Order: sequence, then C-alpha cells, then structure tokens
Amino acid sequence: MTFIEKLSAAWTANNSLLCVGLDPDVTKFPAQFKQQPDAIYAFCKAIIDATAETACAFKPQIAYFAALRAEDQLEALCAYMRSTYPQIPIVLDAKRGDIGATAEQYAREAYERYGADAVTVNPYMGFDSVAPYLEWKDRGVIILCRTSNPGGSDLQFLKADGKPVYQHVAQLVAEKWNTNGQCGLVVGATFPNELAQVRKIVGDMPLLVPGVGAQGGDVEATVKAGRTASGAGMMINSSRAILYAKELAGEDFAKASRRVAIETRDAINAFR
Ligand SMILES: O=c1ccn([C@@H]2O[C@H](COP(=O)(O)O)[C@@H](O)[C@H]2O)c(=O)[nH]1
Repeated sequence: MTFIEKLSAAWTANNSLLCVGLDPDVTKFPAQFKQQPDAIYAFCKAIIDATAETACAFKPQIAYFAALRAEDQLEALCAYMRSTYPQIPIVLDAKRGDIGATAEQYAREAYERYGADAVTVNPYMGFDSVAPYLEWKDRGVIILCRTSNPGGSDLQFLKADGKPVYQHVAQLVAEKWNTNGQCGLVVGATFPNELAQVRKIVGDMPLLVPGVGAQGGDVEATVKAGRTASGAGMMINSSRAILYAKELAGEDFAKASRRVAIETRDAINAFR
C-alpha cells in the first residue's frame, strides 16, 4: 500500500483529518516519567494508544528526539506504531534539504531506519535535492510550501514573475515533481487565504496543515479553505495542545490528551 492509499484509508476508517503530533518535551512530562530512562518512548506510546482511533496520521518531530540523543526511542516508537497501528501513516517531520548524495542518506534514514510512510522536505535547494526521496515510490514526500510561522513570509511571500514564491512551489510540485503521485505540501493553518490558493493550484494533493491548537489557527477557516470536494485532503496537525492537555479533575494525562484529540477531530469534522 502506498502512503497516499494508506492516508486515504485512514481518513475514511477513522473519520478524521486530525494528525497527532509527537513533540515530546521532557520538561512538560507528568511526574511519573521523570526518572524513567525511556521516558520519551513511554510518554509517546501512551499518547499514541490514547489517540490512535482519533487520528489519520501521527507526526513525530525528529528534533525533540535528536536533541536528547533519543533517536533509539524514536526508532522503537516507529516500530511500535507500525506493528500496533499499521493502518495509520507515520509522517516523520524532519524538514530535510541537501544535495542529492546527502539527500539519499536522509531518505534512507526516514524510510528505512524509521520506516516512515512520509517525510517532510525543504524545496529550497531544488529538484535534485528532492529527487532521492521520490525514488521511494510507495512513500510520501511532503514539501514545505507556506509554513505556519510568521517568518515564513520573509521568503515565501516574495514575488517572482508576479506571484509569491509559495505559489511557485505549489505549482512546481503539482505540475513537475509529482510524477508518481506521492507528493504533499505543508501549508500552515495560520494562513487560510494562502491555504485556499494552494488548494486551487494543486487539486486533491494531500496537505499537511500544522498550526491549529497551540499556534492558534482557526479550525473552521482552515477546513473550509483546505478541504477537497470529498471533504478530505488534509492532515491537520496539533501537537502541544494534545500532548500537554490540561487535565480535568480526576483525569490522567493520557485521558486528557484523548479528550482534546476527540474535540479537535470533531471540531474539524463539523466543517468538512
Ligand atoms: O509550517 C510548519 C511546519 C511544521 N510545523 C511543525 O508542526 C508542529 C506544530 O506543533 P504545535 O504544538 O501544534 O504548534 C511542530 O512539530 C512543528 O515543528 C509547524 O508548526 N509549522
């Protein structure tokens, strides 16, 4: 099964466009994890088990693991997700970008070492820096287009040949790079107008849409701007708001995460 087939099946089976982001920050972990040597694995596993039925994808952010020399825990976590929830795609958020020879190694890291279904990639160095990922025909390549952060405008909004750079990226990926139908784009929920522009350019291409939850993106505006005719087409990511959900009286952290994941999924579904 290809990444796109798996994602489409997960949209339907879980009736969800929610992507649960795994950004494990040990300073925010509940007390019971503090002394645990594999705390990152144990915390993320609990979140995965609590939210799996609400999600169309999981998105581990590699920086949170690498910064603590915890790549082995990321590897174990990806193996756990693949064996326990094989129907839910893993999108490794690594935002890689380098010359072709190095990109080949980054592609192996994402797809072979971690067994990710898709990886995020930076298009700034052009086609030959993305081509090695495209060689993995059953995997997804999710290319940064209009990122959710304010500083994304510094370059992505610059006009070239009369239109902003992010629109060039969308057009280039849709018309030239996506020959095997395996590409997606990252477009922030914090910019619904640009999300609508990108949707017009790329047809039904899947979009990874971070920015709801902690970054304050508006769910209704996001869904209305980015949905396809069939009411899908997006992995709307929320990380911190789910991982570190405020617990209600008598609730534990995983139940709180599950509750917020359900609320977010349902809020999204209300506008599909
Ligand atoms: O444009 C982008 C691309 C990626 N991200 C990543 O998504 C999550 C967002 O986390 P929240 O806690 O929901 O804000 C994080 O891993 C970012 O690295 C993004 O925010 N914007």
